[in-house]
Amino acid sequence: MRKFKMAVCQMLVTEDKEENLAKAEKMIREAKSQGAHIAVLPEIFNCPYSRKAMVQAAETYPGETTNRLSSLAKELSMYIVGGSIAEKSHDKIYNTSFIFGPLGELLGSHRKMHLFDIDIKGKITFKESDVFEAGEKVTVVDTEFCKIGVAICFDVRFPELMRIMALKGAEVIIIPAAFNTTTGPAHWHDTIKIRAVDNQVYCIGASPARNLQSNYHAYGFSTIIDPFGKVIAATKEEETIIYGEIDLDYLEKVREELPLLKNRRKDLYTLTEL
Ligand SMILES: NC(=O)CC(=O)C(=O)O
Repeated sequence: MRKFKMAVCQMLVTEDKEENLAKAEKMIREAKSQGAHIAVLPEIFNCPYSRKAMVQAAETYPGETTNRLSSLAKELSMYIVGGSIAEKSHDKIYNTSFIFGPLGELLGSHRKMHLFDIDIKGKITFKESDVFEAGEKVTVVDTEFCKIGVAICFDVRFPELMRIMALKGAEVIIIPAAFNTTTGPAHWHDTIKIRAVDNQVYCIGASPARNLQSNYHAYGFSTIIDPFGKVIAATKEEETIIYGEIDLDYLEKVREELPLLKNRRKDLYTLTEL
């Protein structure tokens, strides 16, 4: 199929894990009823984005959250990009996205590679590395439609990673994320857009809705951008689902008419994955 429908569930994440899981399920069911083939959840969707909550909610794989996503993907016969959760593995915790196919099978998982350690004076200080270990591999999964790259939030700021995914054949790049009210207005829209334009991919940013009851105020503004940089779906802060059609023939046309990937000067520079 050269066209398919993507749904981004911008869900309001609360302190209640069960409520979050039930909400994610409800939104995915709604996305399916609207004809979506792929549903995407935001970064850290089963608990608040705080050190204490993430440590408490951490689960091994397979575990409660991933079992529920897998069963739902199978029941609805759809793809689910499971935002991310705190994944416990041996004595470490990772910020991990689990991606399920329509048989409920695990297609891949991405552990956030770049941890969000920032200190913008008077605005926001956050040190993800207090909780998480960094992942070490680039994630591109095969689907019946195309290859899809998955990276998490701060990862999107590293253009080399996005380019490597495109070079590995990704035509869609999905970014479960939780930008905030300082960096979001400054960088979110432009960053997602330029990753789409540079790599001539559909780029999807999936944020939680903004929850003013929580300590971390997610930016929201989930969006789907096409390979020419056009916003095909977008929202603001509130809880909602946005939908967009992914058209792989259009992507091919953009790549033919404006041949960026083909015209790289590989004789002069290279990008290696260590
Ligand atoms: N939360 C993140 O990982 C990244 C973010 O908010 C930003 O890059 O800004």
